[in-house]
Amino acid sequence: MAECNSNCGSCSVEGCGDRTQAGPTTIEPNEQSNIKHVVGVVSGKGGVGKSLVTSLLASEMSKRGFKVAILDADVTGPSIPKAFGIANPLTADMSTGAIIPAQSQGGVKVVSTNLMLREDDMPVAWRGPVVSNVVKQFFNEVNWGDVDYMFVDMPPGTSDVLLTVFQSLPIDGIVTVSAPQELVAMIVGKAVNLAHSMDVDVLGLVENMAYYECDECGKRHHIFGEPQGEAVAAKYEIPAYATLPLDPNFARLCDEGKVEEYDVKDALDAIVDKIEAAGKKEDAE
Ligand SMILES: Nc1ncnc2c1ncn2[C@@H]1O[C@H](COP(=O)(O)OP(=O)(O)OP(=O)(O)O)[C@@H](O)[C@H]1O
Repeated sequence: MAECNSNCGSCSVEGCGDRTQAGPTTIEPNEQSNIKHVVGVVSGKGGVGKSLVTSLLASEMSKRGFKVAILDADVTGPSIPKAFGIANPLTADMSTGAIIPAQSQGGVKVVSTNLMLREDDMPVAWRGPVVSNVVKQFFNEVNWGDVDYMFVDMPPGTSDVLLTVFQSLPIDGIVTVSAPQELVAMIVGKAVNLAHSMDVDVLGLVENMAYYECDECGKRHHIFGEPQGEAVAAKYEIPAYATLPLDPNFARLCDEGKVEEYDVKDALDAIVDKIEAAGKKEDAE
């Protein structure tokens, strides 16, 4: 076939006589869940602020009046519950056995392995395929109710969980997160290329810790080097780009479980607008 890339596992062309492996099958949410849109948040490298960006995007969409959820797919290093101040263990609906998501102060629904452990410092030493199955179960065995936008906080890197999410969840697109070091930008390229090779749209790039703004003189200092996200976004044809400052308030609010209280002003508008536009386009199709 003209469009064949010999990657049958990620190819969705139907009726191909040359197919050597099963193509991807998207899993459906259960009957109690109506999930309209799914957006992955991805970073090629750990510690660049992916969970923070997931939390802020979810909070911004919730402030815009949407019903929002976060599936914490960073199963072995989950940090979403803490950022939202959620500590109670998940409960189950006794009639169906389905897990009920926890809910933040602002109404964001959250499911995370850390809400299933007896103590939140217990390690989760699971192998990749187990983690991938847990992510699928979080998607289709949880009673999510009505959700306009579900954000999936991915583990860092281009691991098999990322492949599982790209292949199995009905994903609208991804937002990538980077920090301003050359190595990190190069690694963003890997995640973007993986998404492109699997026909997943890249909706935006957030360059985190792009600058530090002096509270006395207002001057912006590029502590980790000159931001390069704009050039990276142009290189990979990413349609929306935003920056976030290095701000001790982020770390403090995450530690205090009050991430929703952070006022990002209009810093993430370009990305949030793009997510909303992609959702509207999908609804219209
Ligand atoms: N812009 C920022 N300013 C200050 N602190 C930040 C900023 N971004 C992230 N942090 C802090 O850095 C730490 C790591 O952030 P976060 O957990 O979001 O990273 P991550 O990329 O999701 O990490 P991992 O790859 O391990 O999942 C957190 O304590 C967070 O509060």
